[in-house]
Amino acid sequence: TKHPLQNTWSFWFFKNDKTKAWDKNLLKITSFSTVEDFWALYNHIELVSHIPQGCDYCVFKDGIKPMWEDSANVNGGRWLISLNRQARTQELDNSWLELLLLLIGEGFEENCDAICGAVVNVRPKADKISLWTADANSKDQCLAIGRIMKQRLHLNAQTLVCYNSHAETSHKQSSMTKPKYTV
Ligand SMILES: CN(C)c1nc(=O)c2c([nH]1)N([C@@H]1O[C@H](COP(=O)(O)OP(=O)(O)O)[C@@H](O)[C@H]1O)CN2C
Repeated sequence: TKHPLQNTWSFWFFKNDKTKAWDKNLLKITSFSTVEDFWALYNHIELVSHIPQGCDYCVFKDGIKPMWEDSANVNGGRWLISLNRQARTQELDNSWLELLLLLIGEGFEENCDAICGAVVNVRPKADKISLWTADANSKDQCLAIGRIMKQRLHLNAQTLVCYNSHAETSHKQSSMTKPKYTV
């Protein structure tokens, strides 16, 4: 028998088609709830470092859409890691996989219920990996989650990991919104 995961997760793909509304480009591909089905999916799809710029992969708890507006996300935010150009070859794929294993392996200990999902954006200027959590105002919970994420992704100490609420990100006046928390 297959090894069940604590939660069922859904894999979404964002295809950058400028002729369509943003949410029309976000496609739910499949769901999985066992370790074996996770690996079957992971080994079946392209590595993040090989997908076109402008595209995203998202892995969210089943029932949560990878959108700010979803009721599970609306009061939350994200821990964001921006990876520079040369990191795409070495770090991007490894960091994304590490985060996925942390996610489906419920590695956030007593804060697993606050985890919504993870997103990786492949972009010309800098690739981004983010972990979405449910409550931007639970400072201790956010910091505990961020610390585990930074530690488990073996990021070099100078990599700054910042948290912004989706309310801030979605209404950003300037591109450099001041982070709510950093680890
Ligand atoms: C329901 N709805 C419209 C809506 N709901 C959303 O949840 C949502 C959006 N729109 N997003 C739109 O994509 C642009 C790029 O963000 P990016 O994160 O790809 O980052 P880049 O600027 O492409 O690096 C965002 O500026 C935003 O327009 C992003 N986003 C998460």
